[in-house]
This record gives sequence, C-alpha cells and structure tokens, in this order.
Amino acid sequence: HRYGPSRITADSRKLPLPPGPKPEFILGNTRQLPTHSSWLKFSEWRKKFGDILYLSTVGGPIVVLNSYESMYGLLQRKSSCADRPVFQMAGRLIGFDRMINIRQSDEKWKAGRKIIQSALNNEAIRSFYPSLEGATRTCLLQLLDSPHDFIGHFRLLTGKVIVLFTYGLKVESSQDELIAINNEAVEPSLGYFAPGAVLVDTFPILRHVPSWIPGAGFKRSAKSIKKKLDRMFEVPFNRVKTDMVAGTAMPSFTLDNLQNNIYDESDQLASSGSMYIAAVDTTVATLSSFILAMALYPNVQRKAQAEIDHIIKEGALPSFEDRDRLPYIGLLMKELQRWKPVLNLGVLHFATTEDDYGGKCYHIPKGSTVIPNIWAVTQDEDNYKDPNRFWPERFENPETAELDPYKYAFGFGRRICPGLHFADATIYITVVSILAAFNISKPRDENGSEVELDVPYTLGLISCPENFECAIQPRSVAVASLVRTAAEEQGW
Ligand code: HEM
Repeated sequence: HRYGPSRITADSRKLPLPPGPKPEFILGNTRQLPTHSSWLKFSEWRKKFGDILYLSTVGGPIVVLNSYESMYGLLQRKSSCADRPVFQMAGRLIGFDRMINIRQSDEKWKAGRKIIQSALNNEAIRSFYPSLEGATRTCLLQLLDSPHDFIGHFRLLTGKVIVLFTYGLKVESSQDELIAINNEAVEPSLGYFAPGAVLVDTFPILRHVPSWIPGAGFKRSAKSIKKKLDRMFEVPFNRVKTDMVAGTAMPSFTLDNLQNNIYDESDQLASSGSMYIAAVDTTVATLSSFILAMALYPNVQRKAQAEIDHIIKEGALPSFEDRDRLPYIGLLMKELQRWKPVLNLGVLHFATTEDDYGGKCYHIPKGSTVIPNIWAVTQDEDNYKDPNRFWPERFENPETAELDPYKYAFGFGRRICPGLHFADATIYITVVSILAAFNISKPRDENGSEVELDVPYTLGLISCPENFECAIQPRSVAVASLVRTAAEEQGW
C-alpha cells in the first residue's frame, strides 16, 4: 500500500542522514533557514533533494517532511517524534510552555491532554451543538448589519463559543474583557512559533543576556507579553472558582474538572488556557478563506446553496441535524482544509529517540526538530489535480477521491489536534448557515464592475487572509427577516 508501514531497521545509526542543502562551515544551514514563509523554501528544496530533508543548524538538526507518505511514516505510525522542541521565545520566555499545545511530552502534558481529549471527543461536543447554533445565528445578524467586518464577526463567534465551552462564561461583544485579554496575549505571540523567527530560538544561550543591554529587546517584549498571558490564564479561571463557591457557576470544561478534582490546579489552569489560542485563530482563518473561496468560485457556491435549498424547509435555517443530508457541504469543508491550509507547517514535532525512516532509508537523529510541510502536500500535483483551484468535487467519487486533507491538516499521532471535532462542528454550522442566508461575491467599484481579488495571507504560524473587501448580501428579503428573528430568539 502506498502509505503502508515501513520496516524498522536493527541499527538505524548506520543509515545515511536525509539529503539537504550544503551546510556552511560551523553554522551549517543556519543562515539558509528563512525567517518566514519557510514552506516555500522547503518546497523548492524538495524539487532538488526529495520528500525528506535534513538541515543542520546551530539550534540543532531539523528534518523537514515534504510529503504525506513521510509524515504518515514518521509522525503517524511511530511515537519517536511525538514530542515538541523547546520554543525558547514563545515557550520559555513568554510562558506558553505551560499549555499542552507546545509542552514537551512530560507527565503534565499527559494529564492536560487527557483532560482536553475527553472533553472534546465527538460525543461530548454534541451536547454543545445548541450553543454553537445560537452563536452562529447571532453571527448571521452581525453579517447582515455590518458585512464588511466579517473577519471581526468570526473572531467574536469563535472566541465566545470557546470561552463558553471552557469556562461557562458568556461574552457579548469583542470589547468584553475575556476576549480582549486573550487577543492581547495571543496576537503578539503568534509570529514567535515559526522555526528561526527569533534569534534566541537559534541561539538559546541568548536567553541569559540581561534585558537592559541593547539588542535584548526580545526579552523586554517577552516580559510584557508574559504578564498578559498570566492574566489570560487567571482571570477566567478565577471567575469560575468564585462562581463555583457561590453556587452560580455554569456548566463548563473548567467547572467539571474543578469539581472532579482529579488533576492538580496548575494542570487544570494551563489546560483551560490552552483552548483559546488553539481554537480561535485557526477557525477564523478557515472561515475567512471560506468567504474568499465563495467569492472566487461562484459555481461552487451556487451548487452548495442548491443542495441546502433542496434539504432545508422554507422559513428555517440549517442545523446539525441536516448534516448527513448535505454531502456537497462535506466535500466543500474538506476542500477548505486543503485549499489554504491554516498551519502551513503544522506544529513542530521533536524526535526523542533515534529512528529510521522508510525502512532502511534514512537515519533520524535523536534531538531533531521535525517539520511537516503541510503546504507542500496540499500543492503536490501528484496528490491534487490543479491544486490552486477550489474544487470540492475532487473528493466526490470514493473510487477516485484525492487524498483526504483531514488526514494531515489536524496533525499526527499522539499530538493530533484534540479540537478537531469542535473545529469541524463550528466550521460546519457557520458555513452552512452563511450559504443558506447570503450570497457572497467579489466587491464592485464605483462603476459597478467587479474588482478582482488578490488577497495576501499572514506569514506567521497561522496563515489567514488579510482583511479584504467582499460583498455579502442576504439572498432575499424573507431570509433577512428570518435571520433577525432567529438571532432575537437566541438572545446572545
Ligand atoms: C481549523 C481549525 C484547526 C486546525 C486546522 C487545527 C490544527 C492543529 C494542528 C495541526 C495541531 C498540531 C498537531 C500535531 O502536532 O501533529 C493542533 C494541535 C492542537 N489543537 Fe488544533 N486545530 C484547529 C482547531 C482547534 C480547536 C477548535 C481546538 C480546541 C477546541 C484545538 C485544540 C488543539 C490543542 C489543545 C492542540 C495541542 C495538542 C497537543 O500538543 O497535544 N484546535 N491543532
């Protein structure tokens, strides 16, 4: 089988390292490592060196996986690369290493992962469907009233559902403290997760320089973000504790864990605090790319709307119950994860033991940072015909369906995204509700001519379209009033 298991060799140390660009004396490939958009450089090297690359840097060895086969072989099937590297800036200096997302695979990671996994499994998410439907209806009303701010509405929608799920706390507006404290800590930090983005990640020794010397601005930035991160962890958590004592706490992930009292409080605090950063920017990026795709591919939009109109009764909005009867929406959602992947380089993995790759092919040294180049997989013409095109039909026929993006977009093995079902549910209900209520098209200039869309994407850890203009209009007067009534009934 194409993605079948590889044989493990007796002594992988005798195998050669994977190929890669020629290293320099002492610095190795350090200076060749791009500080942003490295997926492009890795893909360029792939043409020369193949699916799996080796880079020796001052910060340690790096193995880049440029194909689904290599990711499956090394990250999905084996546990030797299930750890995370030390993120000097984002992790140690700012303090994100308390969260399970980038924590090394220690006992605390295991405890946090267990808590999150059981709360986010598919069954558990079902009981949250009514809240997701309610929040989506409010989002529809906001799209009706101020369509140009669609990215802001998606931020509020995803922020409020994750705060409700995690802490049982209700958020009404983007000015709410619970949203603001998260954004203040997360936004300035995202750029620091990319390999080589800050010098201290390449030269960890710099961590020890005093903050006052010139050039140590990174330490001062880290200190100021750290304070915000502490607030982000503590403010909502302490509210739940106070409400619990007063007997007024609403059901939530945090309350369940506090009441069960299985884990110590510091694990619980970090585990609750891991949710927002993992959930919001990723889901907002997907939803924003959805708007772009619909504006660029009106035929796909019309086909999806025809499917919805056929299934949903007049005067109703779609719900989770309709999902099984909307197969084209399912294909469209797969294509959303492929067309513009949210995490072009996934999240970095780390090899804790020596291993081999591909059955007697290459030696993977212990201590290698392992980077899955998800972007390369999505653009590979061996996987996808005409990869630039947004074309859900590529997954339609089970006999000829192209590689399912859910096999890689949410990561691999023991580190696979535990929020997959939550993300999938949020994306489904938002996409299907917007398609039922609105037509999305390219913006028009003062002469009424369509303006071509050429939208740049952010270059940090998360790839999200930068703000762009788009026309989002209700499909009819009747549906506009349905959106208003439905939102009023929800009340939040
Ligand atoms: C479109 C939305 C999302 C995408 C594409 C996505 C993708 C990913 C990826 C690629 C990873 C790293 C997996 C690996 O290392 O192999 C990850 C980790 C994680 N995700 Fe998501 N995610 C999304 C939404 C969410 C949501 C909504 C939540 C929570 C409700 C969540 C929670 C997490 C957590 C806690 C981790 C860390 C897991 C660990 O290190 O053990 N994610 N996600």
